[in-house]
Amino acid sequence: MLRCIECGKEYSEDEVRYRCECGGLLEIIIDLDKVENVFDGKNMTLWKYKSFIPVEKRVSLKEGGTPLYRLENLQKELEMRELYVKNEGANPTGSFKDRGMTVGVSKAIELGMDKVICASTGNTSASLAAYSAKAGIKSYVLVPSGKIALGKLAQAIVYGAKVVPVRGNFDNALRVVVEASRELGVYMLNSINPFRLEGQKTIAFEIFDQLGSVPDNVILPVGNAGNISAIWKGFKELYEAGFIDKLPRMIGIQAEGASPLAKAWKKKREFKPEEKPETVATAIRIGNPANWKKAWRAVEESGGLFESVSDEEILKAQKLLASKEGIFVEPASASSLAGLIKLKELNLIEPDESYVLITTGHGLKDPNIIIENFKLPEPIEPSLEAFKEVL
Ligand SMILES: Cc1ncc(COP(=O)(O)O)c(C=O)c1O
Ligand SMILES: N[C@@H](CCOP(=O)(O)O)C(=O)O
Repeated sequence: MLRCIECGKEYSEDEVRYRCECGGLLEIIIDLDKVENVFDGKNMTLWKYKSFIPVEKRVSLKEGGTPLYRLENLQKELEMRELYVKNEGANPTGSFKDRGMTVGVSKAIELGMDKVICASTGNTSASLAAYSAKAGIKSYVLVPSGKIALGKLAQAIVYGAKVVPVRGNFDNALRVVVEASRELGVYMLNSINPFRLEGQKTIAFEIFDQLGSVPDNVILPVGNAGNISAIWKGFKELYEAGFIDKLPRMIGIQAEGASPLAKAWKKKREFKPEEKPETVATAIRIGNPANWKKAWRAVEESGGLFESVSDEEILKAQKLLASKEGIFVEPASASSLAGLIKLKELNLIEPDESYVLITTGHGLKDPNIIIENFKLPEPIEPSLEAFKEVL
């Protein structure tokens, strides 16, 4: 059953519907009497948690089961007790979106849809293109012209999506997509579609399954604000089903130039969309997060917070995670570590508590930013002497 988070009106899951008649966001209500306790730390894949997932069909590329790393080196450097990274870059197309798309595209097939659409800063389009290729249906992706990382664009193209660049930013593209899905009968798979979040909530299940306990804090980047809402839903379902007896604090990090949630939170004022979002972390270059109400509720209910970090802090954290821990993530993903470091400087981190950082996308999707900031030395002659000279 679908339920509006604002007015509580309920809808059937067999209906193609993204929002309530009142305009509110919808969420899926899972029958927690029917879920299975499969949390044994073994055979980790997304579909292990099938009793929590509201689709029968399965379009899968073997998503989920991503590694949870203990950050031994950074933990010591930051004088913390327990620090982890859940690396979502290890999914089939290199981001957490695959969790949402395996469920979302499966739902499209169940509903008999043969065309799907999304607006994207890159990862959603790569993932939608891959899963619709697997399902044998057509995908349309609208991307902000000139503002999508090269690797992500290449993915959407090679998987066979119809790629349409749009003048303007992600928020402009999403408006067109919402209209197109309504007028042209194409199934929309941005995270306003509640089935997407049903896949993404499994990040919470895996963290619990892998740790054997619930961390005190989860820190992650926030763009369109679907993922933080999904992970919170996952933890709450575990809690309400009686599998866990505490909940983590949810800490959402935005890039300074695209931080409407962090600004509203810190200034204790109404949420106001930003007209001209700008950041090096193109994945989260979003000024009007569609799921902001769900995300706000997640942070408020969990006793967490929103913070923002500068582009400089993001790139520094990206380098740090790669050079100290061997984990290469894209800039948006590095904002979780950048956020942790900033919160530590602000004395808002409890060193004795446990922290899980979610890194959302693989670094190879956006190599330009690294290459542009590094000058390769001149080539040497192919001899040992020449090599010794540059040592
Ligand atoms: C790599 C990456 N990190 C973080 C985000 C933010 O996730 P969300 O839009 O669910 O807040 C996105 C997409 O928005 C992304 O592609
Ligand atoms: N970063 C996202 C932005 C769209 O988010 P979605 O979760 O609503 O699809 C992207 O990769 O496009």
